[in-house]
Amino acid sequence: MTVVARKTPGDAPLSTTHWIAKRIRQYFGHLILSFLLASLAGLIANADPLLMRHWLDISLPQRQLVNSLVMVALIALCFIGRTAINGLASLLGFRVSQLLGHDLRSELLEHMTRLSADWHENTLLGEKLSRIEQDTEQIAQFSADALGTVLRSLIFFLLNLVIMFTLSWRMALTVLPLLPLFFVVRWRFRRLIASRADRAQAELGKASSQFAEHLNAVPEIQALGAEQRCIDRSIEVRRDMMGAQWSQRRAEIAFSVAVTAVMAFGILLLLGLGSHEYLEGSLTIGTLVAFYAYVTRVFDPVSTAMELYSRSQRMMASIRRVRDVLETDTSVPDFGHIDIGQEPRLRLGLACRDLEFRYTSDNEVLRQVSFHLAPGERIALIGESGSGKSSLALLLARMADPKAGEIEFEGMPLQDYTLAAVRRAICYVSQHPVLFSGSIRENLQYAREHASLEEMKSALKAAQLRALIERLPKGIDTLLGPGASSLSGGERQRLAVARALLRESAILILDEATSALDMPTERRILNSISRWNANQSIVFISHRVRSITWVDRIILLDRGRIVAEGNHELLYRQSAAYRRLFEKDEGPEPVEETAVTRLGVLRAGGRSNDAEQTIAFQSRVSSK
Ligand SMILES: Nc1ncnc2c1ncn2[C@@H]1O[C@H](COP(=O)(O)OP(=O)(O)OP(=O)(O)O)[C@@H](O)[C@H]1O
Repeated sequence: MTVVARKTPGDAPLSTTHWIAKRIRQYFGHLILSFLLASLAGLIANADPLLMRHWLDISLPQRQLVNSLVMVALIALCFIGRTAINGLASLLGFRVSQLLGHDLRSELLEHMTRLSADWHENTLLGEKLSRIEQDTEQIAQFSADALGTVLRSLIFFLLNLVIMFTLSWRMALTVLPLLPLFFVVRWRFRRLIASRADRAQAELGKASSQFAEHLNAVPEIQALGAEQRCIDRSIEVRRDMMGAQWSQRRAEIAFSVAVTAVMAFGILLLLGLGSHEYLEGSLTIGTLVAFYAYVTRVFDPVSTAMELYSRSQRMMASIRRVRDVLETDTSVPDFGHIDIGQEPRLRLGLACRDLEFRYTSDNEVLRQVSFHLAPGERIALIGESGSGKSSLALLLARMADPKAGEIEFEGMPLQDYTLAAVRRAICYVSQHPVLFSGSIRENLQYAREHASLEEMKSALKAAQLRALIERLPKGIDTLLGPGASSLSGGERQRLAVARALLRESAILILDEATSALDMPTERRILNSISRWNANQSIVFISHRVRSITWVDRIILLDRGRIVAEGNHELLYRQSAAYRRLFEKDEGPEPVEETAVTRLGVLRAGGRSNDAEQTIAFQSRVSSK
């Protein structure tokens, strides 16, 4: 055992500005360059009304042909130069947005991967995906151009004002009173747009979740004949999302219309006054045209700010959703400081003392559970459905923490170990294991990256998969397809068991991990698992009491309490509850198959039944 540096809980939450500034800090150089280029493009764009004025007031009236051509060429150059430089600036902005999006996605993925099982169980896949895809995109795009746009808008707004005052201070003064009006409009719309943006983002997350759940469950939906109901439900959720986006867009457009009305009023005043001054001879036509161009442009930064404002509300909603995840602490904190070697061996075992556990405040799932698991011991947790077996397994594997009581591993509290050490020492296999879409070899390598071919083959043999591998044309390198859909339910379970065996953990927990198999195959597997590593302690959870009568000790749970404990013979003699469970579990059961496992078998071309190779099971108890 070694002691590693203790991790501490996260820092105090940052303000939104700090939060985003911290993430864009490293791209500041790119952003400044992009800002400078865009500003240069803006300056060039600002020059053309003055060129136009010169052309209209001097070159044309004085019939200066060369000067006129130069002016026209300069105006054309302004357009080309502005477009090219703007292109460069936007390319740089795009790069920053890509990099920032990538950073945020990686940060989210890393955090989500560390969050505990309860968070994942309670959060729909689509919700997770929409945060990783849409919210990060929104934040990245906005952050990459917001600062530059705000600065540029401010600079050009001031520059335009100066030019306008120089051209005609009287007309310029007609524009200024409109600014406070703009801010009043903006203030009135602020909360409305923010709440609609929040709702639209939440509905988008719900709709993505619904689609993900629907598409993931198509075989089950077909088997239940519930296609139309599910399609209607998914479309309904999508409609709600469209409704939320529609009302968000309406609020944004109402905001734009209100602000545009303010601008139109300004232009009206200006054209009226301009006409008057022109007719009086105090203003040339060139100055009037140039002034009009600057007036529409003085509102440009205001419109940009307005658009930016709507986008900022959407971004704030996205930031809140991303931070919600990033600031969610795992319910299984990794503050431990004890490490264990690569192939941990038990000396003292694992002890549970007075464990209490509940998922919500009103459901006591485990009460005063105490027992000890010795090195190399095989125990079985049994009990009626809902008695708390899986919940206890989750605590033992530290996928959840008890509300009271303590679990000790090798004499030290389990929470004092790093999570990586716990995962290395205790391996948990569930009834519905997840297999990945690569080959069988790649799936095994998730347990031990550098496992040799021999090691993999013997784990596959122990999980009774050797015959299957030999039949497959590419053997261990056969690709399994998405979710290992080319395997039957039982084969998937056996592959998951082989993967767990390869991990060589000190404790192996099999939570109904062989439930899809017929009893003889299950017995054979349990037999070879128990011989795999004499020092490994194993916790079996099974509904089939008859297949685990050979274990060293059976623990019977009833409504979250241990009500009986001992080997089969003892319990059979002394516990009526055990006898009842044992008698209920009559003889070999048919292979448990869901619609999906049946589909898996059909897809794989109907392989031989597990029951074909029945071999008499030598129980550890009977051989003693
Ligand atoms: N995620 C959860 N949230 C709330 N309650 C839960 C959750 N998971 C399980 N429970 C409840 O906890 C109790 C114990 O469940 P658990 O899955 O541990 O029982 P079990 O003995 O393994 O059942 P089974 O044999 O049917 O798998 C049950 O009443 C169950 O409804």
